[in-house]
Amino acid sequence: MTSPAQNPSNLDSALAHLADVVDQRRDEFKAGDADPKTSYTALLFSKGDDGILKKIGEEATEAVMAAKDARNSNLAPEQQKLLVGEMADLWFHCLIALSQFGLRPEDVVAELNRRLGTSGIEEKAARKAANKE
Ligand SMILES: N=c1c2ncn([C@@H]3O[C@H](COP(=O)(O)OP(=O)(O)OP(=O)(O)O)[C@@H](O)[C@H]3O)c2ncn1[C@@H]1O[C@H](COP(=O)(O)O)[C@@H](O)[C@H]1O
Repeated sequence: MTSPAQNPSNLDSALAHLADVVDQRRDEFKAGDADPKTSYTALLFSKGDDGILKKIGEEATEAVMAAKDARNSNLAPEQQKLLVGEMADLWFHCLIALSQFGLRPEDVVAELNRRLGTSGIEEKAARKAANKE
């Protein structure tokens, strides 16, 4: 599997490029220029909010099942490969959902960057304290 230290800017640009493709398909679909019979992305946009969100649930479940299989196989390479495939499906469908709601992967990356260095435990405790006020 790939090293976690591999150039992160490649990840940014890959996600941004795919989001550009998805946004373009969304706009083409709205304009009647993308056919759900030939474009899977257009097919998803034709299903609207509920269809897109349902698909994320399905893909998340498939990723969980692939992860369990990978663990049960002691991280056998072929199971790892299947897990990567399911995670890719999940990420792709998340990009569709972001596009549907007028958002970009850059928004999610910015939020993750904002959180960098903030312990999740501390953040949760601060949130609970703020909610009590
Ligand atoms: N990255 C993806 C991508 N990842 C996954 N998928 C599709 O996501 C689907 C995954 O769904 P499932 O696992 O549920 O399988 P399924 O059998 O298709 O679905 P169901 O029958 O269960 O509904 C598959 O049909 C995949 O082909 C993707 N479809 C498209 N893209 C990208 O989007 C671009 C535009 O695609 P089109 O709009 O189809 O031209 C492509 O060039 C790719 O770059």
